[in-house]
Amino acid sequence: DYYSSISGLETLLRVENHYMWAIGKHLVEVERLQTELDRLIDELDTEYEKRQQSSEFYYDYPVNAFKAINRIAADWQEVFKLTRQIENLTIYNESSHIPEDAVTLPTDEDLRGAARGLSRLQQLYKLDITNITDGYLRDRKYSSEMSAFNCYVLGKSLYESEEYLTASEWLIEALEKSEKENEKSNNAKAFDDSNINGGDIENTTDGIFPYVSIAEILEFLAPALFYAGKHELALAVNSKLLSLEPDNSIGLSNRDLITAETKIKRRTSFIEAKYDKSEIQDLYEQTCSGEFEQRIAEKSQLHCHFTTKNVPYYLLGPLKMEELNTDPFVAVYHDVIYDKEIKEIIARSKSDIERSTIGSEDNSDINEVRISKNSWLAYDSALMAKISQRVADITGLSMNMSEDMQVANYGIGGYYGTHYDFSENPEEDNPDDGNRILTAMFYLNDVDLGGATAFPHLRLAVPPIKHSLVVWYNLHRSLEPDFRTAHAGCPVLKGSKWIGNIWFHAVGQELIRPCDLKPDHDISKPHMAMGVD
Ligand SMILES: O=C(O)CCC(=O)C(=O)O
Ligand SMILES: [Fe+2]
Repeated sequence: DYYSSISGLETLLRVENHYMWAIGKHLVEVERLQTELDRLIDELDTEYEKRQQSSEFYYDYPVNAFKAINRIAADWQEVFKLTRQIENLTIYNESSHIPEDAVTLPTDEDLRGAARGLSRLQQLYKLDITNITDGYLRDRKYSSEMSAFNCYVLGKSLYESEEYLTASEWLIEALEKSEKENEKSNNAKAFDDSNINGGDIENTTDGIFPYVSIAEILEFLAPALFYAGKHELALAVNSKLLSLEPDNSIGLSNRDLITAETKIKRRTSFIEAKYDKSEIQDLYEQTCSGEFEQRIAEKSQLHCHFTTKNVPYYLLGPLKMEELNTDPFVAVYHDVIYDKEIKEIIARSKSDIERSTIGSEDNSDINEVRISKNSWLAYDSALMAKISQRVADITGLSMNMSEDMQVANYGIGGYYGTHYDFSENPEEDNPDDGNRILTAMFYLNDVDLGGATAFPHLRLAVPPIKHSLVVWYNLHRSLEPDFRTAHAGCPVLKGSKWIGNIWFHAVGQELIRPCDLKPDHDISKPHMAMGVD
């Protein structure tokens, strides 16, 4: 799929490049045939005129008699041959086949995914829809304006994804754009026409291409509003549709649906339940959007320091450690992976990157909670062995029981909803190596906007800074899960996000991180109740 990461999007540019080339070739051929046809018809026309104006003795001349026969038998056949050629012109069709077999084209599901991604960003970062459609992101213009048709497709995709409230907003935006576009094209026409024939405006309804009519937008807007629980508005919008097109079959059946009391009641209770956001989702959104900041009491305890971790190697250039939370322990180490290493890691991952699943390596599922792509790198190369040693040095833990590095890439709107890295069922999931005790996660690039790692319970959003490694303990010293470590990847708003995850497991770390004298896990129990997504 195309919507979960940007790593496939460059391919689309190549596909479009190819289409452009093919249609260019096609047009050249169309023009050549057209010119030939014009010339032929011109000649025939001249002859025809001549004959019409000549006397009744025209056919007495043998050459004329021959010409007359020849025109029907040969000349006109040439014309028909050309018109058949134009009709059967297949250059574009043939060459629109994509050159590389490996490329699969984006599907409707991709389009729906991209639409959901854009709408998620708009909601979470509280962006203004009109701003987005004008091509602005946080006061800077990045894109050209979206057309009414773009907004309509987006609204329709969200409708199909049953996101009715946001679908309505985009469809309303489509209406506004459509009105503006009609105005613009009418003005342009009036101007053209007045130049040519004195300003007679005809056929004012076709806007810019690809075109969507007001009625087509209303056909979706009415039911979207209805399912979003806005019945009065839905009814008004549907009436508007029927006033434009009294026989519109969708409008007529929607009217029945909207006015049927019983159905309304059944639907609304269902909708209200659906729009009820969980507490953890609220916390997550507010941590990602920066509305929540870490508590002062916690912040004031934090330190930044240079450390050698008792590893002689780091005496040459000590580690820059920034503590982010003391209990549970979260810290980020800056400048611990080099550009050259990052390049190689990303290049290797690109070859077998796949849509991310949830769960461990061999027991996993594709799920909407996680929109990204990933692949796994073993520590069997010189580079990965070096990385493995470095992470062991930094964390002080043994890599014996750690998983391969999981490299993940999020595209625009890509995110990972609130989750725990530990298993809630360790006896079943990790019988031999124990639960995931610690996460070490490299940020492999700078994300232009968004993409922080959020810890909703800690009100902490860790910014993704290239070359850094964020580290946290998922388990208490007692090895019981620490529910305060629920965390999430916030949606990427601009750019893309690459991370490299290493999970350490608990078995074999007992001497390195011993238990406290008293079990320490009661403190996180209250957070368990809130759960995750
Ligand atoms: O993308 C992020 O910042 C978090 C990723 C994460 O938590 C995970 O992959 O387990
Ligand atoms: Fe995680």
